Amino acid sequence: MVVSIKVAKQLQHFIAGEFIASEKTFKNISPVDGTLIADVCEADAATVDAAVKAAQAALKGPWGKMGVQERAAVLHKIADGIQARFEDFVAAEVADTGRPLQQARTLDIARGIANFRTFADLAKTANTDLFQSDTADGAGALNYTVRKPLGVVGIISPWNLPLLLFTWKVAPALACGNTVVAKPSEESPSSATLLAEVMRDAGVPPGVFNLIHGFGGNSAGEFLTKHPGIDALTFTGESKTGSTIMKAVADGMKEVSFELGGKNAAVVFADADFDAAVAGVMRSSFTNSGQVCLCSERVYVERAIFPRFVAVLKEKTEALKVGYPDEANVDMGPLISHGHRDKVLSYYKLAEQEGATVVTGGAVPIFGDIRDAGAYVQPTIWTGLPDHARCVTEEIFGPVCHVAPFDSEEEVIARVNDSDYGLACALWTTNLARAHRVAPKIDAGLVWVNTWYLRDLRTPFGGVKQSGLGREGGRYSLDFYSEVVNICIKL
Ligand SMILES: NC(=O)c1ccc[n+]([C@@H]2O[C@H](COP(=O)([O-])OP(=O)(O)OC[C@H]3O[C@@H](n4cnc5c(N)ncnc54)[C@H](O)[C@@H]3O)[C@@H](O)[C@H]2O)c1
Ligand SMILES: O=C/C=C/C=C(\O)C(=O)O
Repeated sequence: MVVSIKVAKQLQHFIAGEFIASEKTFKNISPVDGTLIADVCEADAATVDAAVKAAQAALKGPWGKMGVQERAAVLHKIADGIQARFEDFVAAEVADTGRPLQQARTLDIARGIANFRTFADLAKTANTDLFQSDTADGAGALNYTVRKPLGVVGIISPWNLPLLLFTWKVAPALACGNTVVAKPSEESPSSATLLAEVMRDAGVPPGVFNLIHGFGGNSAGEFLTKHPGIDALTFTGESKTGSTIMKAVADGMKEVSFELGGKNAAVVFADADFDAAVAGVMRSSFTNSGQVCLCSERVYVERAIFPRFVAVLKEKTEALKVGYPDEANVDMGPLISHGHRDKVLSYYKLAEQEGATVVTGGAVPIFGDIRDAGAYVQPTIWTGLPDHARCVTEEIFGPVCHVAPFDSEEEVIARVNDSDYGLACALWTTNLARAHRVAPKIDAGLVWVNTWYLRDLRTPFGGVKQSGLGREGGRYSLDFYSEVVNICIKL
């Protein structure tokens, strides 16, 4: 039985404090069993324009005059609103994505609340700079900075962690006094629509938070990036989409923040805590059906423990429970859609053509029930591919990893860094000196040692190379979502 959702059967836009329908709609399909979840309105250029105009108008209303303490209180009210409807948000997220209920509760919705509370408190407590400057006449000068809102921030988010990643941008943007026009992924519209209800019920002034639904190119996403009325654009999604969006905003010289794709590595040294490393690689390969930008699709294991590591990883992978979201002890749900499953299965096929040894998986599980109409794939492990194989260089974004042996630190660092991406890496070693020696040499924005996806929301989050532009998190978000102005007073 799949969790029944409590959102409307038609998901609408939310503009100037009102839910607005549009004639054109698209279908939101369950990845668990292929049934219809809801019809979703698709915003045209006029709808996007109305949203941007509402956001511009709201800057001149009570929101634009609100102090940071009051603004922070509003963000806490939003967090309270999500908390009060926690199970509705869980149901919405699970309906769209098919993820295990437990994950939706402990990660997705919990982080939606944490994002609002974190940035409410950061905005209240963050300091800015002051420099006491010397001057030729000896009287001196004061140089201090102030943060001012950017204005209207365009937000475009992906489907893999829908509420988490949507609020990871909405919360700091509002905390800094901006207004927003936000578009969730067409694959995961439900929790963002619930959030609009929470915003309305929390008394967020009309036009401060505007929600539009639709696709990317030649749809709501593109209309938003090309709208002259947005002052900044923050985007999370595929690297190639980031490149397209960068071109779209270039003429208007808009500030951008991009959190993009990855082909992340896990590196297991022979001196690692073996059981912890196996458990860690299981998490970093198969969490959310491998649909996390930080997941490890490349695993390098020091040769001395390689055979044993692969054997134990195979055993643990074959013990994973793949099933319904609300099944007891389910470990993995489906992929987000049949379209995405086709992409992942094309890599499963390619791997065999490239000469991979399929240690386990590589196909579609047969349940013999309604889940066979869903978008499930088997968790999969490969070995034996060369480093330049497409399955070892291209982001697949599914429950799959390639495991390869290595012989030295220098070798493995070079192989990890030989990638167009640079988002995250997980190192497994009990040698502290090695951890501190290797971590800074990894070309990535995020390096975890003896853990994975441990998050402190005050830290910088983002990638290098094709994995992103800029950092968000903590004061990095405050700096991105503000104009930082320097004021110099001659004494
Ligand atoms: N670095 C990170 O923090 C991070 C986090 C999550 C996901 N991701 C990446 O996101 C990808 C998976 O998400 P996805 O499939 O939703 O990505 P995607 O790029 O296909 O879509 C992301 C969002 O962009 C919109 N979009 C698509 N084309 C657009 C265009 N031309 N103009 C404006 N908007 C457009 C989509 O409608 C969606 O809302 C993976 O590559 C993953 O690595 C990165
Ligand atoms: O899929 C990518 C996950 C991104 C996670 C975050 O941005 C976060 O945890 O704040």
